[in-house]
Amino acid sequence: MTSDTEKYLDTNSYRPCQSGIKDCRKRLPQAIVIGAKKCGTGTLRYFLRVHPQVAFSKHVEIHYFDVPWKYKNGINWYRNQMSPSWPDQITLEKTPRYFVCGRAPTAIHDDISPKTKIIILIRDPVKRAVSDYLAVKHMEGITKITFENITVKSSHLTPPYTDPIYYIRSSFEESVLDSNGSINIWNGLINIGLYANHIRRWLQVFPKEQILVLDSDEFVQNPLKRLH
Ligand SMILES: Nc1ncnc2c1ncn2[C@@H]1O[C@H](COP(=O)(O)OS(=O)(=O)O)[C@@H](OP(=O)(O)O)[C@H]1O
Repeated sequence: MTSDTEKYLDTNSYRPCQSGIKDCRKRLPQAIVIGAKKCGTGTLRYFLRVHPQVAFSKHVEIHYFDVPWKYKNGINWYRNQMSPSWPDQITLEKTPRYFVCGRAPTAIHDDISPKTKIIILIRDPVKRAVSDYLAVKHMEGITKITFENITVKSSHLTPPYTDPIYYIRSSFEESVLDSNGSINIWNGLINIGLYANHIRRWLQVFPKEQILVLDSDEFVQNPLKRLH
C-alpha cells in the first residue's frame, strides 16, 4: 500500500483507460465503500483496484458527502474525482467517514442514484476503537494539535454532522470512560463502533439488498473468500 505500489498500479493497469479514448470516461460510482473507519477499507480498496472490471478512484478517499466545501462543488466535481472507466467496469470509491455522516445516505441516494450499492466493513468494535485511538494519537504527534480535553457535545452528532467528536486523553481507558466509569458513547472512538445505529440510518434510505456488510475479522483471515 506504499505510494510505489500505487504508482505501479497506475502504470501497469490491466486495462488502461484514459478519458478521451472512445467509451472511456469518468462516471459516478455504482458502489461506495462507506466504512467503517479502521475496519480494513484500505485493504479492500487495494485488492479491488487490480480487478479488471473495477475502476477504483485514484484518490484514496474523496470525502465529497461529508466535507461541506467539497459538497458545494457539485456532482460534476465529484464525478471528476473518479477514475476513467470502460462501460462494463464498476466505478468505486471509498470514504469511511460516510458511514457516520448524517447527510450521506440521502445525498448518495438523491445525487448519485437510488440504485447505488453500499459496502460496509465492520470489525470487533473494541479493536476498531483501539486502532482509531492509536491513529488519532499518531496524528496528534504529527500535527501538534492536541485532542486533550476536547468537549464532547452530543449536539455535534445530530445530522448533518460530519465527524464524531473525539475525546482523546493519555490512555485509551481514560479516553473512553467517563469519570463515573461508564462508557462515553458520544466519543467518536466508541460512537463509530455502534454499527447498528449507523446501519439503521442507511437502511432507512437503501433497501437491504443493496447493502453489503462484510466481517472484517473474517476478511483478514480469508480475504479471497470474502472477495468472491
Ligand atoms: N485484510 C484486512 N482485513 C481487515 N482489516 C485489515 C486488513 N488489513 C489490514 N487491516 C486492518 O485495518 C485497519 C485499517 O483499516 P482502514 O484501512 O479501514 O483504515 S482507514 O479508516 O482507512 O484509516 C488496520 O488495523 P490496525 O492494525 O488494528 O490499526 C489494519 O491492520
